[in-house]
Formats: sequence, C-alpha cells, structure tokens
Amino acid sequence: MEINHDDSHRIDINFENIVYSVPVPKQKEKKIVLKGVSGRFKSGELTAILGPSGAGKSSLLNILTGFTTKGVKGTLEMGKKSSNSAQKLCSYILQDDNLYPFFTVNETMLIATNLKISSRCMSHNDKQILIDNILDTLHLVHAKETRCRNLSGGQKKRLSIALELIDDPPILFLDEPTTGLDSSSSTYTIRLLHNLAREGRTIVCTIHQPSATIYEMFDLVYVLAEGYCIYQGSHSNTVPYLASQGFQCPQFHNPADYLLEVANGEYGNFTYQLAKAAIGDQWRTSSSTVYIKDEYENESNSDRNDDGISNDTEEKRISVYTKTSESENLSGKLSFKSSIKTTPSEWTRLWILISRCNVLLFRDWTVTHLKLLLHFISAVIIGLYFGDAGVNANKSISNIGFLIINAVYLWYTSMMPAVLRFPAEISILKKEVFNNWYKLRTYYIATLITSTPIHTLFALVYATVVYFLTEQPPEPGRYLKVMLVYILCTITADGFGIMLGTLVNPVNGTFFGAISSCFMIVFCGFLVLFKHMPVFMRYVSDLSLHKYCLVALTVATYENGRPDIMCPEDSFYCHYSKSSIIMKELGVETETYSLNVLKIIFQLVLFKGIAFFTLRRALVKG
Ligand SMILES: Nc1ncnc2c1ncn2[C@@H]1O[C@H](COP(=O)(O)OP(=O)(O)OP(=O)(O)O)[C@@H](O)[C@H]1O
Repeated sequence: MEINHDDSHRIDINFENIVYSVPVPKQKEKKIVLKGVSGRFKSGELTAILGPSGAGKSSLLNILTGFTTKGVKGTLEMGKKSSNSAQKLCSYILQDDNLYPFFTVNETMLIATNLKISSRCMSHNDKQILIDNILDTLHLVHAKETRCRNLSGGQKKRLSIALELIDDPPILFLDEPTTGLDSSSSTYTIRLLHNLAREGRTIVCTIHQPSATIYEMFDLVYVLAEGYCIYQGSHSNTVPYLASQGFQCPQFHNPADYLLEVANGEYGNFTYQLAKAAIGDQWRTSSSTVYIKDEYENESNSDRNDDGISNDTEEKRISVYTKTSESENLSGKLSFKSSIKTTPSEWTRLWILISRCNVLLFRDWTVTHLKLLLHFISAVIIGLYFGDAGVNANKSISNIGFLIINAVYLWYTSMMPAVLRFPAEISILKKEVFNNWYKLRTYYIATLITSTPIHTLFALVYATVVYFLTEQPPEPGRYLKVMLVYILCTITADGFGIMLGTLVNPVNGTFFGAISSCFMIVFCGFLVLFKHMPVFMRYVSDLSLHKYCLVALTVATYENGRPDIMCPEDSFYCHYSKSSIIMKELGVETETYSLNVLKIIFQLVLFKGIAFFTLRRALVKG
C-alpha cells in the first residue's frame, strides 16, 4: 500500500480504493473485509465511522492508524507532502482504557508528559501548567489525585484522551469512545471531541448506535456495510440521501437508527445500490466552524454527566493549550501550532520507565511484599522439613532431594507469574508503543533492570533461609556460589516464562510451562542418574535447564576440599559421608562449577533475548 504523509498540523486523510483481505483457515480464497472503500476525513472535523457489527469499522480504523498493514491494498494519504511516518502524526485511543491502576491522574499525566516532551524544551513547572490546562479542559482537575483504579468509566475515557493531547497530535483515532458510558457521559465525550476537532485536529472514531444528540455532533458520517461505504456525508444530509434512494425515514425517528436499519438489511439488501450512490462528496456540506456550544446553546444548562459535571461551561474551556497560561510566551510554548516540542532521548525515557516500574513494584503489594513473605514462609517450612540434611551423612540422599526441590521451587515461582505478566500488560504496552511514548526495547530493558533485583531478592531470601535451616556448609565461598546459582536459575525461569507467555496465550503458556518443567526435572539426571540413562537420553538431558542448575549446586556443595560429612553416633556406617562418593554416585565428579554457571548464563541471555522478539511479535499480532 502506498502511503504519503505531511507533517503540517492540519492534516486531511484521503484514502482510495482500500481493499483489505484476510486469509481464511482451510480455504484458498481470502475473505475480503473491505471492498475498495474511499473517503476523505478533513482536519477540523469530527468523523464517525458507523455500521452494523462485522461491517469492517475496526478494520478500516486499524488500516488508517497503521495498526494493520498486512493484506491491505489501496492508497492512504495523510496531508500532501511525503514526510514522517503515519504513526508519528496520529494517536490511537483504544476502546479499553489501558491505564496503570496504581498511579493517580496527575502522576499518569506527568509520566506521559515526561515521556513525550523533553525537559530541555519545557520545564517541570511548564509541564505541570500544561497538564493542569488539559485536565481542566477535560474536567478532570477534581480527580487529579485520584488513583486510576478509582476513576469512573467516563473519567477513564477522558484521561485516555487527555494523555494523547499532551503532545497534541494532529490526528486522533478513537475506537468506540462511548462504549461502556452512560448517555450523558457519551454525549459529553463526543461534544469534547467535536470541540477538539474544531481546533484543527482530524478526529475519527468508530461508534455503535449513536443517539440523535450525539449523531448531530458529527461533521462527517461514514457508514460501512458488508465492506462497502454506503454513505459519506453530513448528519443533516442523512435523511435526504436515504430519501433519494427510496428510503423514507419516519418522522421523529433517529436518522442514525434508521440508517443502521437500512445498512443491516432490515428493508432488503440494498448495499450495492447504496455503495454506488455514496461515491463522491455530494452529501458532504461545508463544516460549521462554531463550537457545539452555539449549536446547543438552548440545551438545558442542568445537563450533567456521570461525574456530576455541569456541561454548560465546558465549551468555554476548550482551548487546551492557551488557556490560563501566565504569559504570552508560555502560551506560545504550549500552543497547538507550535512545533518546538522535542521528544526526550530513549535514555531519558529508560530512566522514566525504570522509575515507573519501581513505583509499581512498591505500590502493588501483591507483587513484592506478599511474594517476599510467601518465599520466607515456604523457606521455613522446607528448611524445617529437611532438618540437618546438610551435615548429616545419613541424609546425603535427602540433601540431593533438597537441592532438586529448591531448584524446582524457584523455577516455578519465577516462571509462572512471568507467563501471565506480559499478557496482562500488553494492551497498555500496545497503546503506549504505538502512540510513540517510547520504543519497545526501552520498555523491555526497563523491565529487565527493575525485575532483576526483585528476583535476586526473592532467591536470596528463600535460599538463605533454607541454607542455614538445613545446616549447609557454613563457608562463605560455598554459600556465595550456591546463591549465585539460585539467583541465575530464578532469572532464567523469568525469561523462560516471558517467552512462553508472549509466544502462546496465557492458558496454554501455563500448561506448556508446567509440562516443560516436568520434563526438565525428569531429564535433569538426578532422578534417573546419568549413568542409568540410555545413551541417547543423555544427550536429551543436555536440553534440561535444571540439569545445569543442579550440577552447579551439587559441585558447589560437595566439591573437593569439603571435609567428610558427619556420621551420627547412633549410626554404624554412613556410605555418603565423603563428598567425592556422592559426586561419583551422581556422575558429576568431572563437572566444573564455572562451566555450568556459564551454561546457565547462556540460557538466561538466550531466553531473555528470545522473549523480546516474542513480545514484539505478540504486540504486532495484538
Ligand atoms: N484478521 C482477521 N481474520 C479473520 N477475519 C477477520 C480479521 N479481521 C477482521 N475480520 C473479519 O472482518 C469482518 C469485519 O471485522 P471488523 O472487526 O472490522 O468489524 P466491525 O465493523 O468493527 O464489527 P464490530 O462493530 O462488531 O466490532 C468480521 O467479519 C471479522 O470477522
């Protein structure tokens, strides 16, 4: 598909003959979702994409935003000159309000502002003024210190819009912005979008069944049915257009409802006839330049939205970037027309994301505090269960079991949450990466940097408690070596979990995670000893990640130089009091600690690396 763009601030979207086809499983023929649709969405106008379910609304929106490129043919033009990529010109506000629940409105806005606008071109105070102006415009000032999880549906939607207004994109796309809102909140949101469009933005949204009041706020209505455009024109031309095609809209009937009834085929299938009649601009009238306030000035001033906000004054505040600015200079700096805002470097964004992750880790007590407590309790139980296995030669076999249990425990408790972690975050990530808040790799590095100390802490707390409760050798060298293996094993499991969670869906991820871990234990060489395995199975065991952890742990615990393990006085003979015998029995007498640690590090890097690509794939796939 050919794409041209323009970086000026008023940008029209022209698209011609867009055909979108998707493969159908087990069929040669592709399904054609959009069948050559064309149109023009102008700057300064609010456009609604309407149509029955399955008509292709979301598909068209995804193509216009650049979310979908595969299977698309036709021409999409944004402005006249070829310049930036389409994604840099537009923001896409998804249907779900993907917000971090633990941040307040002001914190969310501040983080987004810092990610979008460099501190070199705007001071912290100016950023706060910008945020206050946007929040004021969107009637969110009173909720400034409210955490996102406590916001109402309407407030969340407005915050999602506010976040994208920070860097003032010339084009805003919204997928069903009124879904889940009550009627007054829906009216309020669309009125807000109408007035934002009047400032020169191109605003396009998909919508289901708009009320008559909402319908009249759209400058352009673009109706799809069965992949064809069956109407493109102003709301006021809907009834004449339908009449020209032989459909008489009953008096007092909402034209939008009637249009959708026709599109749904309730009066027969006239899609092709309407598609032919809808070609061209003849049903479009020149847009009004007045704010909705003027059009609706007779509306009752007592209209209130879901948050109890009076709707009568909101239009006066619509100038987001110039209102309440202390000086002319500042006003200019925040102006919509201004292009002096520069984005921060990815390094700066990395630090912002690291601090965001850290705050999240601290505020979500289930992620850190609860897990830490559970690791401690588990360690005490397991430690007491194995007793003095570390110093009692009668319990040397139990001590090997103890090492296996630890490796498996840390592996599972690290891998399983990782499987579920990114699927939960992917919608937020998708929104923020797509809207150019930061690059995916920056986010990924930030999560690596913040999660590593947490995993280290979990492993250290658990392993230290069990180490001393089971009376393992009180030698600093051995302790440090053992701890290093546990830490690496925990971080590797995290990478493995992320890879699984982003490769398949969470349900399958947990299943594959459990199955693969079972096989890794079976093939680790400590349940069926290496020397008892069929020869070819020994090679299979090389694929077991647990093998390297357990070999390294055994070598660190029993390697040469360890004095004989104590045989209790009441025992006549202890076969496993010599560490060399234990190592020989397990078939690890020739293994070295450092080589196995290197193999674990290799796996760690491999899984974390693959996990980045699987995450990227999951993001693109949506
Ligand atoms: N990737 C895909 N693979 C298979 N079919 C698809 C794909 N994308 C869209 N479709 C099909 O194309 C049609 C239009 O889908 P789309 O989501 O654009 O409709 P819509 O108008 O937004 O519907 P709704 O209002 O119910 O969300 C549907 O029949 C859908 O199943």
